[in-house]
Amino acid sequence: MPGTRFQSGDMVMGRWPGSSLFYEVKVLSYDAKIQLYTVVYKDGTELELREADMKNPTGFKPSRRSRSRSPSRRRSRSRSPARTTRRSSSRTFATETPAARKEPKMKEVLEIRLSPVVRNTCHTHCWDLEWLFVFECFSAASCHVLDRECEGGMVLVCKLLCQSNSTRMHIKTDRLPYGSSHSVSFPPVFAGVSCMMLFLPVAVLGLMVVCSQEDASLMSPPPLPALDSLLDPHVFGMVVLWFLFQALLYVLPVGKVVEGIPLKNGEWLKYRMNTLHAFVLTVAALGAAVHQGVDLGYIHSHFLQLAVSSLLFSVLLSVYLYVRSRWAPQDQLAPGGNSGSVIYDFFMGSELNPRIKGFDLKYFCELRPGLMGWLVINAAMALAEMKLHNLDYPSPAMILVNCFHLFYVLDAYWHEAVLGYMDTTHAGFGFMLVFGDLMWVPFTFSLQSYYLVYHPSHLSLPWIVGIVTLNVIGFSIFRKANSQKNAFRRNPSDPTLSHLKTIPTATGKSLLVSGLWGLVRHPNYLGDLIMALAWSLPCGFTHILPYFYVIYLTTLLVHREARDEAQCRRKYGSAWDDYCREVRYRIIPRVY
Ligand SMILES: NC(=O)c1ccc[n+]([C@@H]2O[C@H](COP(=O)([O-])OP(=O)(O)OC[C@H]3O[C@@H](n4cnc5c(N)ncnc54)[C@H](OP(=O)(O)O)[C@@H]3O)[C@@H](O)[C@H]2O)c1
Ligand SMILES: CC(C)CCC[C@@H](C)[C@H]1CC[C@H]2C3=C(CC[C@]12C)[C@@]1(C)CC[C@H](O)C(C)(C)[C@@H]1CC3
Repeated sequence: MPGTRFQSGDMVMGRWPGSSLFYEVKVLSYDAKIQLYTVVYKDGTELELREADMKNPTGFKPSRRSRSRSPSRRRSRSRSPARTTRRSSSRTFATETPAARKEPKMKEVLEIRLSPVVRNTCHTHCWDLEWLFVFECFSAASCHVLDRECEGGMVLVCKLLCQSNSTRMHIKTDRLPYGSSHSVSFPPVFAGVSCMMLFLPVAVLGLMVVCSQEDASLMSPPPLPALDSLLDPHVFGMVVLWFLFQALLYVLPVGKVVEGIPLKNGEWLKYRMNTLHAFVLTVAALGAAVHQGVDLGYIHSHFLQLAVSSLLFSVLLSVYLYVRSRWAPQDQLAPGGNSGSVIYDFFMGSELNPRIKGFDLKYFCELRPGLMGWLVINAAMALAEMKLHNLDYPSPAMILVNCFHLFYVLDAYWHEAVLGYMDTTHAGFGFMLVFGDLMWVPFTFSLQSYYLVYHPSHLSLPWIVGIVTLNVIGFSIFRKANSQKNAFRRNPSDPTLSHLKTIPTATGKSLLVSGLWGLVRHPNYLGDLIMALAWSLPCGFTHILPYFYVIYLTTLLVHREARDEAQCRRKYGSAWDDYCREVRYRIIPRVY
């Protein structure tokens, strides 16, 4: 490359688009016509950079800086990028200008996530490939898709223009930053999704049937009753009534209105926080109904029919969600929300936060009909147990299970925390979540109380004390971890968190790296799992069925952890690797 300052093969420092961070890059070529260098970063990202955005490594002095802003954090061991630079020359280099040190203001960093390609033919549609990639550009307006190259149905390269500094980027799908997986072909997705849609409801019904057998063994499941005996219009009416009653409580003008997550168009969604009010009113309404002679035993005697009606309701609601999502504006779709496959979109959901006027269907379903239904079912099972075994009070095991579940749900209501969770911020609202919220949660989470109706469990006092202690430990970890993270995300300079060490990342957000978040990378999952175990133990050790919840949660959280890990690695790059080096275990200290 005669006449140019840098030659191909040179290792130099290149600015990461939209930010003030410089990373080590290798010069590949120079295009004299557009006066841009093509460079490759260590994670495989190829960009075109102007000479002004490149520096010679020899004269390059990374600034020293503390890794946190609060004075107390400054005292903590420094793991600043400057130190990273000095420590190893083979690692990614990064340094920041003083302006960039103010974390909340570092909004300019561009982040690109690419997620499953869910089509098998794209060569005919190369121009609407936005749908095949999921682009999430924080400071989004600064990035603009210029072109894509695709072959054999796969997008190979995506060309982007970073508007804030006119940098052009070529992101290759086989060189995605930090190795995300991105090529899911259409047929396996179709088959997988279809199987899950059939298997999951049958599994719920199967578990319920086994639970009511004397020998509640999964090895000898009795046949499912005929479907027509399970579909009862009267029961379906009750399910619809329950949903409408909860919807009515949701729209009551009580409770404060808070801002949730920002939409891609910059608009902030508002949510009314009145789940606790709704809970109190539900208890009052049920109390009044029982007083008027309504028999809660109906829930126990029509348990399977209720589950089938909830399934039917979930299917209808999902169809509605799918149909309306076809007309939803693009900026209201979830990442990957419109894959082009009907079945996939129906299952995963296209719209991120479907709303009817201000009524947020996802937020409503996540917290109300299902979770509240779970508690009502538990109470009905306690009554059924008393009736069946002629007891004046529910058994200690039943009381423990009821109290643990009640406490868990009330905690969710007290904190109304789902707004910041992955499902709210990233997942589309389709059959999976609708079914999860309306059938899976109430009918599988209550299996322990259903089991206890037919399988009494005698607990000694020390055993009760042990189980309660375990639940308290689990809850404390779960609550403290979630609260710390949420408080930190709301206000990184929160004085109550100033004793915690943090790692800065290129996105301007930091990661907590001490306290519970220094014990394992997902302490909130750890707490949840300990609680799950405490909920199963009152049922004894005769059958595996009451442990279904622990098994489900372990599977779900391990999978979620892996998904989150991949996302965080893509988002935070080398800072995430630093975090993983510092905090080696994912969920269980010294085990996993
Ligand atoms: N009972 C159930 O069926 C069930 C099912 C699923 C989940 N849950 C519970 O729901 C709660 C929320 O779970 P979730 O899956 O949404 O995951 P989460 O742990 O609340 O959120 C993960 C996110 O936290 C941030 N983060 C990760 N490490 C961090 C660190 N060191 N410092 C600061 N921020 C960090 C990252 O996002 P940003 O950096 O972008 O903020 C990451 O994407 C958990 O307690 C879980 O146990 C219960
Ligand atoms: C179909 C199934 C295999 C998967 C279904 C998944 C959903 C049922 C769960 C995914 C996220 C979960 C969740 C809660 C309930 C169950 C899910 C919706 C939650 C609302 C329970 C109360 C907690 O306090 C919580 C708010 C932390 C929690 C959030 C995540």
